[in-house]
Amino acid sequence: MRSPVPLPRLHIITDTRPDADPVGVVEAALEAGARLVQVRGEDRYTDRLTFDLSRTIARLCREAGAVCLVNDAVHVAMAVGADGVHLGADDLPADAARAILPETAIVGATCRDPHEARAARRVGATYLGVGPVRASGTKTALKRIIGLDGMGAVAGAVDLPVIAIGGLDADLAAECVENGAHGVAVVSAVSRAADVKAAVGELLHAVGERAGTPAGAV
Ligand SMILES: Cc1ncc(COP(=O)(O)OP(=O)(O)O)c(N)n1
Ligand SMILES: Cc1nc(C(=O)O)sc1CCOP(=O)(O)O
Ligand SMILES: [Mg+2]
Repeated sequence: MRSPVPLPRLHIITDTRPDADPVGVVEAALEAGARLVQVRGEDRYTDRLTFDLSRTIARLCREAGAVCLVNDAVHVAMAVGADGVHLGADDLPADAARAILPETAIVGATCRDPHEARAARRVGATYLGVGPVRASGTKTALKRIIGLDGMGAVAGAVDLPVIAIGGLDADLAAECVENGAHGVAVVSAVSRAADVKAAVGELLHAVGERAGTPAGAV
């Protein structure tokens, strides 16, 4: 794993639904200037499938000078030399992950309210993934939509970068940043776009990041 980098504002999360092309989409997104990819496998993904996809995407990210995070699977992140992990309520706690990851690892934590955000900060989260801002067609089991207001309340409660998530497009991404988010994470807005590179360009513009120039040190 490499030394800490500024946290990019646009997080591209892989789409591993059966009809998706996660590697092709990530290649195009990196060419368009995206500087962070989170590898996330669907529930059906075994450790081996997650490892194979993560190894490929970690290599693409290294070649592009981009950050690679692995969702949930701390051991896979370590095995492929990713830059860090994203962890939620069903995953290892951030401090337990930190105990086994390299010192410089990025550890993102999902938070849905200010109380969870303060707890994540105490256990060493680098950034907070906060949502769902809107209903998501990618993750349909989410029960409570927190909206822009809920996301903004978390952003105002802690001095950690907030990455908004859930049902976002470029217009909503800009609103998230106006409401206190450091940046946004998306699946469908990129993977389901007719033109992936154009979609990445619009999202980078919406979050105030020029292609390839992440802003805001962690
Ligand atoms: C940036 C970001 N925010 C939130 C999540 C969701 O993580 P989690 O709650 O652990 O759910 P799964 O993604 O594991 O289904 C995320 N992945 N990224
Ligand atoms: C993986 C994930 N986590 C969420 C949360 O709110 O915790 S929403 C989500 C899916 C995001 O996909 P899309 O951009 O297609 O809505
Ligand atoms: Mg998780």
